[in-house]
Amino acid sequence: MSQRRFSHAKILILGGSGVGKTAFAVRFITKRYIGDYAANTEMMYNHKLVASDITLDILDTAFDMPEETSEKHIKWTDGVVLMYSVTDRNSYQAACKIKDQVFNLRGPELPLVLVANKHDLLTARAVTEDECDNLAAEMDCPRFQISVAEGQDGVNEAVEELMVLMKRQLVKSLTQPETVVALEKKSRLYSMKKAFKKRIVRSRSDTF
Ligand SMILES: Nc1nc2c(ncn2[C@@H]2O[C@H](COP(=O)(O)OP(=O)(O)OP(=O)(O)O)[C@@H](O)[C@H]2O)c(=O)[nH]1
Repeated sequence: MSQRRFSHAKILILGGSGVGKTAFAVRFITKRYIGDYAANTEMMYNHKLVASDITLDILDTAFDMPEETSEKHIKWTDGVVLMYSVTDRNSYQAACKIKDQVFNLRGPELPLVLVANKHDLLTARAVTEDECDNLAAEMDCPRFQISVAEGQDGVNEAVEELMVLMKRQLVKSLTQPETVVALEKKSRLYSMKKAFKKRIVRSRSDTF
């Protein structure tokens, strides 16, 4: 996030196969649930939040992308929605592995939210609530137990919370001494460039 105001952010949606990553992105952007999505495809959405004038790039990933692609995405992002399905144990284990990869590449500072999806199918539950809490505690992040199929509220809450964390991270990075020095240097260079341009224009008009 190379900006001084929170006006743009990049969100990455990660998770195992069929956990509802596309359904989540589509629900957030269109408020709709279609129910049938192209499997295992990567898609970038650009979405402007009119009320707050914030633009989001949302990258819905394919689960079986090569490691170098997932690394590139993790390095690119400002925040991660990590999803699993409560009906699919493998997807919980996949989320644990993805968490390790994210921490290895970006450390604990990267804003994250954990989303346990498909809560409308609790009769087929394969991951306990304690396991959800444990993973969220390991990641030190908020967790949301939602059903993308049943409604929009949980999806919005998860994205809004992630935006709060990303904004906090931006403020933190802007107040770090090295960023302050870099910004001051940039602003001094800009003033010098402006003054120099003014002098050139003045000296040209003096000649004619
Ligand atoms: N019952 C139920 N089904 C859901 C929910 N969210 C998504 N699904 C269904 O789960 C299936 C997979 O959803 P996708 O959004 O394609 O999942 P994905 O994680 O993008 O899948 P891949 O990209 O193939 O890994 C679809 O049939 C969805 O309709 C939910 O909250 N409840």
